[in-house]
Amino acid sequence: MSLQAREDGSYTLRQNVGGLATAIGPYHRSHKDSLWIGWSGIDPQKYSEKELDRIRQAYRESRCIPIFLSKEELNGYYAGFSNNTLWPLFHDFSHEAVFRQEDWEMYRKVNMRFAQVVEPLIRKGDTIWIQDYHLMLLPKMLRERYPDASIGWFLHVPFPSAEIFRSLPWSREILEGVLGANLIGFHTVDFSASFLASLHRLLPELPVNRDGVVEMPDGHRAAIDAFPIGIDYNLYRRTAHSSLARAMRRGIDEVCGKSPRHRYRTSVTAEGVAANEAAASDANWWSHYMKEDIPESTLAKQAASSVGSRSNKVIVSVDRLDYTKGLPERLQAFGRMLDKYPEWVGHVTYYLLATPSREVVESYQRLKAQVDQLVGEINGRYSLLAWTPIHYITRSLSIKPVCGIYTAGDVALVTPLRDGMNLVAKEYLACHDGRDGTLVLSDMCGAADELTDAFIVNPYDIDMVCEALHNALEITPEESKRRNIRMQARLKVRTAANWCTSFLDSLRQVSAPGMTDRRLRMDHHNAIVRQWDGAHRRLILCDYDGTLTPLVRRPERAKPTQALRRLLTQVGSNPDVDFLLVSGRSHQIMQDWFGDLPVGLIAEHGAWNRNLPGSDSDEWQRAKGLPDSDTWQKVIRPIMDESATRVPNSFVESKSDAVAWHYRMSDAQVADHERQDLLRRLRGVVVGLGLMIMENSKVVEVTPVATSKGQAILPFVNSGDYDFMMALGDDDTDETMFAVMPDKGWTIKVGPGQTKARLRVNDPTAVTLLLADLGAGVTHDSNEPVASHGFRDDHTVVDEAHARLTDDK
Ligand SMILES: O=P(O)(O)OC[C@H]1O[C@H](O[C@H]2O[C@H](CO)[C@@H](O)[C@H](O)[C@H]2O)[C@H](O)[C@@H](O)[C@@H]1O
Repeated sequence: MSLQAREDGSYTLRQNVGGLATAIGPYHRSHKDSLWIGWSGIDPQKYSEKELDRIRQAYRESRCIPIFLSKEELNGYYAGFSNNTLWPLFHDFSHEAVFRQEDWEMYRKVNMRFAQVVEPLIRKGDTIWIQDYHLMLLPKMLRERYPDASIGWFLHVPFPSAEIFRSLPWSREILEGVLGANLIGFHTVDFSASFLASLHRLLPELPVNRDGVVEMPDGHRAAIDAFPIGIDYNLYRRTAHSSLARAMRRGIDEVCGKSPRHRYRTSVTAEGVAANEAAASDANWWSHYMKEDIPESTLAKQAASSVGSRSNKVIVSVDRLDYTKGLPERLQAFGRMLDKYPEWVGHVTYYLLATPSREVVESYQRLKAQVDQLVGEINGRYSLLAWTPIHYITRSLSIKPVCGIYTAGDVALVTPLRDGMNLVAKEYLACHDGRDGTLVLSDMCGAADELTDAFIVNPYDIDMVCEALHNALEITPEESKRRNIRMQARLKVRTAANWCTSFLDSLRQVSAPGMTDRRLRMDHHNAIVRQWDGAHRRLILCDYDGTLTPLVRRPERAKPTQALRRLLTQVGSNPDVDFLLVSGRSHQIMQDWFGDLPVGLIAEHGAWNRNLPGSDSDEWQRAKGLPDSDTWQKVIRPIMDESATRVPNSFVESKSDAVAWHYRMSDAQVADHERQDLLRRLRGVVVGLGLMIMENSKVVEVTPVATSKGQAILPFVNSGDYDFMMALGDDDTDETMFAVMPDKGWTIKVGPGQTKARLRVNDPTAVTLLLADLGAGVTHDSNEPVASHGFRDDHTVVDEAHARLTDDK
């Protein structure tokens, strides 16, 4: 928000267009119970008390609470610790980082000030979302005041490697500060991993489970996850069509000799140069474009006088003048391209918008001087009389002219040396919706994880950037459009508003009371062990992925560990135990991973089995009456392949009697969009082929009708042979097992979600602990915690479970 004085002495607020403001602003406006607390952006010493009251009032009208900071506080907290210590360190510029005790103290003091302002405003059940590296101590400060609060914290910049982070003298305090939150968010999984690595290194005493959830000594849990921020796609797409942006584009086309009328301007011949000079005089309106007060209609009229046509090329970039943005390296790459490919001299113009920032900081002054010098050198070296290679703009422009520059760019050169996300890359693509326009993008920013169809470069590699730039300029419009469509599809779904709601939804989920209560109900555990000990014949029906082993990104990486194989061998070798592994996995994989263990195997959701109780054959058996797999896979596989082509990082897995489309590694929203479409396409064909669709953990699978784990275990469950039965599973396919289990059997759901199971545990570790105890006959004192991942009551089953325990005693 920025403050504007009205003529009557009152103040009004204007919504900023920055990434965070556009992401959170709409949510704030549409939720009347939301409060936005932040630095006011003004020096209170310059205002009288009366004026400050009016300013507070203006903020209050927008449900904002301003915090006023003195010059001294701002110097130590903002310019000092935030921007001179954390900023360079987090962007891998540790040589620029300044470690000053007095800045740290001011940082702590200002974080405390935020806590004091927030404190009286908090009501029970409120959600508090803290933004960025300026407030890393605040989560803990608020947690101490409100142990049950739901607190989220999001980092908008990168999180550095543990090696860099630990050089910060106050690194432990910072980590502890952040860990006051229930949900800690980053732009990418790499940044989350770096944060976890720092935790392991600096706070090794804290237990972190495999899902990245930290168990804090005060009893709350801190989950760590990635939430890549998006843009307001429609805002940029719309603004690109505004009359000012269109005029800007035409103006730039004209100045760069892209319109036929002035194409001769860029000729490198002597005649061309003379003509250029003549033509330049009638284009002096251009010098006005920076003046945003010129009516749009005037600009549009002037621009409309030239006829658009494309011949020469324009490169654009839009940045804050910051050392993390890689401007000198980028300029060197541009200069090298003109050197190496002289055919571009006179034919490519670079619009470099670099808005000065943090001008009081010495490193920023040095950078400005360096960029000025490089621009001067390149322009001096290559300029023709009426062609200047670089148009260097060091003013701050509002969204319309910026979109004008984006739309004019045949190529956007976005090469930060380090960046949390980089929204410029996304904004550029939104402005090129339905058009060509090529992105050269640094692999050192979060956006590179998503915009995989860009020309991805190492921004430090000047030759690589030079080549990519040349190739991007040469690309055909068709190829450029083809790449853009894929990236734009993703950006349209993963918007700023979506980022906001998905973070808040996750925060709600992880801080729900059930999550913090998930500790250790050893009475359930002991009841199971006691019944096991008293039984004569026991049946265990156990799912594999997500139940015995955590879900991982690639299915082939879920191979059992030696420890798990030993455990299964131990339990399965007991002659009074029938241990059946009941999985959706292909029978070939089941054979490879478990074929040599003393356990029965049910594979492909029941289509295949081997070594089941009562069977006298050691061979794999295929269920009877299944349709011919080769025939139906010819129809289903291409349909699924289509989805795999459309969604990056998704793939199709073929089994003997099933085909599955996996999307765990893909962008969640893009995949979900495609998932719905795939389901629609499949629904049209499966019935006629005797097939059905199963939805599982990040997978859509097609299998023969009536194949289910429940169906497969039914003969054993109904045999009357067992006086102890237990089924364990984590997903919907396992619900079919729970559904056929008798009342006296134990059913255990692993992880969250709706279930028919009577008990629930948090994760596979709890399952392996239980199996180990069953093997060894171990019980525990009722209230003694055995591990951080024990049983917990599910709200829906708790009473039932208690009744059950009483019966057992
Ligand atoms: O019945 P299950 O033993 O739970 O097997 C179900 C599916 O497991 C595999 O996929 C799942 O686990 C993968 C590894 O953790 C994970 O990457 C994937 O997202 C999950 O869906 C297997 O690939 C499928 O064939 C099984 O149907």
